[in-house]
Amino acid sequence: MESFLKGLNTAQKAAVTSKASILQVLAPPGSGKTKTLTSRVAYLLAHRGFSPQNVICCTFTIKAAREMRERLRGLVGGDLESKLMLGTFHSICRRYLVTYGHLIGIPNNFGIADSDDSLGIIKRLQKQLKFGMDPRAARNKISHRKARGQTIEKVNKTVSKTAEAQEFADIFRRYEDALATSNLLDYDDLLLRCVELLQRYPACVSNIEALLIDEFQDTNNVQFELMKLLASAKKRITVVGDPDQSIYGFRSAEIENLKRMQEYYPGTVVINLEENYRSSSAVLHLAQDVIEQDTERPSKRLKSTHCYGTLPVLRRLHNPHEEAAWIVSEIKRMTKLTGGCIERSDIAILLRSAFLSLLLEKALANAGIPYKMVGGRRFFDRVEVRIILDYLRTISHPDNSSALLSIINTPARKIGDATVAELNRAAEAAKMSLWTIVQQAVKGEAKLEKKLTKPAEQGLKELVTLIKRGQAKLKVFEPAQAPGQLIELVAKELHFLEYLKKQYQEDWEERWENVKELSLQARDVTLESLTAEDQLPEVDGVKQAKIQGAQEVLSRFLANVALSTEIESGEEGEAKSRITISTIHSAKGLEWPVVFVPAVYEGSIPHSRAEDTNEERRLLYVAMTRAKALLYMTLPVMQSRSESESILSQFLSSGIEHRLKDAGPIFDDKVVQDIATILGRLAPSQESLAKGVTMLEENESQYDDIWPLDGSPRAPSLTTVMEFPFSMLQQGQSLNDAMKSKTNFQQSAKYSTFPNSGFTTASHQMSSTSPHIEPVQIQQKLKSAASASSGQGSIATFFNNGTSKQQIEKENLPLPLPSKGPHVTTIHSGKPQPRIPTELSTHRPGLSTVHNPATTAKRPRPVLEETAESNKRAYACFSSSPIKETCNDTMVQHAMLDCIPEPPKYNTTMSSLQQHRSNTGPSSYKSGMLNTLSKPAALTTLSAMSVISGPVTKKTLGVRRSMNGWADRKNK
Ligand SMILES: Nc1ncnc2c1ncn2[C@@H]1O[C@H](COP(=O)(O)OP(=O)(O)OP(=O)(O)O)[C@@H](O)[C@H]1O
Repeated sequence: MESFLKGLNTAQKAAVTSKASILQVLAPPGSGKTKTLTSRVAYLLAHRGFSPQNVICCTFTIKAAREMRERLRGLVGGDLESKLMLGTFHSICRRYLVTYGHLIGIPNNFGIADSDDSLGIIKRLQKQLKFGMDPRAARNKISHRKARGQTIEKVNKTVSKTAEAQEFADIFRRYEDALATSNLLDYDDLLLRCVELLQRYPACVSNIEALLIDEFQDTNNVQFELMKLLASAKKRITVVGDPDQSIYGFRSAEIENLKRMQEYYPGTVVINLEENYRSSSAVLHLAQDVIEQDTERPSKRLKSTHCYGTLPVLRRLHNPHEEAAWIVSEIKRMTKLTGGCIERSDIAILLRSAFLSLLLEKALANAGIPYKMVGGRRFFDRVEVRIILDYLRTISHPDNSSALLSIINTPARKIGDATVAELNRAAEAAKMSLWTIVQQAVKGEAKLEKKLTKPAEQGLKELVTLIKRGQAKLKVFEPAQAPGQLIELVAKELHFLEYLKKQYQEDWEERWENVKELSLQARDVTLESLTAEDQLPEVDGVKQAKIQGAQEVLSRFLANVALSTEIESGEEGEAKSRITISTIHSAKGLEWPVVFVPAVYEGSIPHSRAEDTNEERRLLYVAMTRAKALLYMTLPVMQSRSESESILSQFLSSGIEHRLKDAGPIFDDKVVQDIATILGRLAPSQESLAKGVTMLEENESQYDDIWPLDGSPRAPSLTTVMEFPFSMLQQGQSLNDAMKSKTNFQQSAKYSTFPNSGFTTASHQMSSTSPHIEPVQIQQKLKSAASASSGQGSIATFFNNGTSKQQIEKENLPLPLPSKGPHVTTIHSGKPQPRIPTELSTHRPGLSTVHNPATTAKRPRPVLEETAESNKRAYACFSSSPIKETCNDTMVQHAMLDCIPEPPKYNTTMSSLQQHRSNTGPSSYKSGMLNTLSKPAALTTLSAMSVISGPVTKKTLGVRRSMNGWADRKNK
């Protein structure tokens, strides 16, 4: 079979090999749309004999373009893929405009105004015109108009007489003038002008044999027009899309474009893909329930190809600070306890709003966990990088007033705000660029109302000299080396290193590194690469412009910068250890084994300013469906910004919430095995899992039990944690009674904070379960418990109503460890011990149901099916429901082993339990024995659990916990 058909399902193969001229592949997330599109490109090249330079493939992001290129390299081999015209709509349009723009009067050295430039222009206009409209709103409105194909000429013709409409038309007009004066095109212009070009000169695309478009649901009107024009020669179009993932309505995306396309091309063939290859059934079904809340959308079939996996989590935390801290702790817990199966690079935190990253970034930095931002601040937007780039932009396009204004007094050269305002005024009055006025001012020729101060004049002179020197150098630099050499020249002339040292005493080194990195990247630019990237095949009758001198190389280098959307990650090795923080919008089309979605409250998602609730729901759907194996959503119950209580997002509250776990999963064998299976990875060895446990640090737990489940604050100074079953047993209950009590306990625990936060919540728990005890007494008891934990007694002094050691032995129960036994833990000095994981009341470890699409007419719900004997047993043991008849003592005892302190000695009555545990229990139970006497404090958990595995095989694992955890991590 051909390589590009390998591994495709029937529907995918049909789409890849379809003979249809106009083809729509519509499918839900993770069903292989991008894979299918990539394979279709390979098919068209191999079977239809199309030349790659005559095939255009549009992706939504640069990252997607890069990934598709890589996939294609594997499929088509050679350098065929490099000849393909593959990129975002904007980059493809830029190519056409650079090559043919001269035909419609665009000089091929035009600059690109990015969003900041556009906003800067409008802010300056606001200062001059004192208009009331918010500059951002004005920019967005202009962009909306342009995205709908409305040029200023059209706006002028249709503008109504209201003052507001007139004001907007005036801003629009002046904005367009400012762009023209600066020889700039904004992002919308790239598309609009390309439409204009292709309407007037369709011959430019007469060679195009096929057009393929990814993420079609997010195209806007202008892109729809472009589609028609780019494919006008042969009318061969393939698009893939999913209306449920349309999330760019706020940027004028037209969800209707799929329908419009069918109407415009009546012969359109539609192929639906149904199987989801990305996510566990648990994730997929939850996401589907969310999207199905929109009853107006056509229902769609969605089949999972993976096992049920782990239930998604909705975790409540007290406030955004604790939310960030919890996410970091959960990341650490999962990377350690999955024995290497999940790495940091497998994890993404997806944000509805970029500002949410702040606390997360801080928390990650504090923990020494490296991360990369996607869709946030780009490398090119870092202050120090931006300054250098603005000098380059000014040298390249001095009439670009935005760039000139950014650097006019940076580094400071005594040019104050008043001088800048006067220069701007003069430029506006003379209808000249700021650069022209600045040059005149330096020569004393500018018509200024206020005379320049001497220092300001001197400062301007220095600036003009530098810019002119840069321009002069451009004439002598080797073209390909121009950007790199210019960066060095500017940095040297500005004494930029000294400037950074003075300005940023704390992190100047890092900033200087960024400047060096920029220079390195610029040096990587070669004329060939620029030419190859931009080259369009020659077509008869239309003249192409060619890259010639250093000026054009610089101009193209800057255009590439303006069109890049994400920060470059460092070296490959480094990138592997980074987690990803991304906005949900930028995560479109991507996938990760683990996804966190923070801040799932009303006002955040759906966003308070969003106009379309359905689009917000789709946004959450997109975020959820990026997850392969684990999905976490978090809710800070208090919002620090407003000090108000959060309300859970409407998308999760109605009938969905109860189907989510309220705590992170227990990473037992079954859970880890399922994760490995879903990710198509080898399950980690027992050694790796055990090693993971040893890597837990003093303040970490195997369970997600450090933060209260209900979102109450985490006690700042935790003193003692009590172990429920042990204490119950010490109150003289039998094992079975204790198990029954456990059910009640867990249910109450779900609403209390007792098992998680120790001191505070124990008090709370005590007052709720022992109403006869006064709070003061409780505090006293807790104090004595605290002293017990430090070896002066036992927790029994707190709870013990006289249960003797003999009684415990009579019940054939494991003995508690003395004083520092696992049931009493001083948080400051010891690791929390195994205890009843409170989430057991809502989730059962190792009980992921096996989803069988063939036999499951109804989707499995968290009410877990008993599909296998082992599951049945485990179900009974971990259920919060009353113990079932079928659950024998062994099972009860097994369940108890998860909760009660382990005996210091191997207990023969436990042999059957061990056997069972070694088959089904938490992976760490399978570890060999560690010497409990000599173990470091941090190994308490492992050793306590190891004891149960017995001295039968008295071996150590040879695992040594690094004492250098933090330092090591920082070095990564
Ligand atoms: N037939 C298949 N067999 C195995 N894996 C597949 C198959 N088709 C797709 N996949 C895998 O499923 C995952 C999702 O594929 P892809 O990204 O192409 O989906 P998509 O439909 O474009 O998703 P989205 O709409 O969410 O962006 C990828 O990891 C891909 O390799």
